[in-house]
Amino acid sequence: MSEKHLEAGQPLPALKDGSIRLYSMKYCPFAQRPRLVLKAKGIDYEEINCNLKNKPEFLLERHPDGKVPVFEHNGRVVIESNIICDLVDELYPDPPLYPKDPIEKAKDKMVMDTYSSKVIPAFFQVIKSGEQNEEAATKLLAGLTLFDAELKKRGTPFFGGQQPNMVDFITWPFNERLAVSDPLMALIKPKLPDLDAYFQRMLANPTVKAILTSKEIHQKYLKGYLTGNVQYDF
Ligand SMILES: N[C@@H](CCC(=O)N[C@@H](CS)C(=O)NCC(=O)O)C(=O)O
Repeated sequence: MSEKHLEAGQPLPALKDGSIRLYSMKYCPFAQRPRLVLKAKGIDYEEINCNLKNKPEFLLERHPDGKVPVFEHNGRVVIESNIICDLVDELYPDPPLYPKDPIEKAKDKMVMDTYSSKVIPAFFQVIKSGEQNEEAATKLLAGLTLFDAELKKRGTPFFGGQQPNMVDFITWPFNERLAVSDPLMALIKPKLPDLDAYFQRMLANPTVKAILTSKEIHQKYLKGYLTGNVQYDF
């Protein structure tokens, strides 16, 4: 595990095993997805945190754009957080994170797809422009309303039933950043109280808790991100 974010000129450290590695960045929501899925399955792996403002050569050798997450399995490399999560679910089927029934699985993928197209772009717009941007906030609420309605249709605490599944984990990194933002929750909570209750259930889940970033650290990172002075190691 490399706690510190490695940068250009720094070699890949000697790793104990190297059979499963995740090239990551502690505050990247996309990298948080496979971190959650690996944790939910109890898989040991080596995490290599990378400085994305001064990328280490070993990251650029593995991803054409030098992005994280990158998953390495016995020397073979896979990129894109959704693809990595599906692969981990196939490599390590226990506990399964999708329903067995192919139609139910497709329905889960539809929820994730809608979240990606309706919530994530609005989320970044709100984060970048500030919650005062009413148009972006309205778009975000519209996307979250669809997500909330899908969960209500299930009638269970999580998309996975009594426990979170792939839908809950794939969407959580963005939901977490909303859940720890007082101004955004002031906007969301009155309109979508059930969604707030769902966020609280997720926050109490052991897998989520194990990888949770505190509100203070999220805020510190965000400040750096917005001012172009990103800090990785607090
Ligand atoms: N579609 C990619 C997005 C990954 C991504 O954008 N990661 C960001 C960090 S949160 C990154 O690596 N940025 C570095 C860059 O764009 O140069 C995925 O889902 O894995």
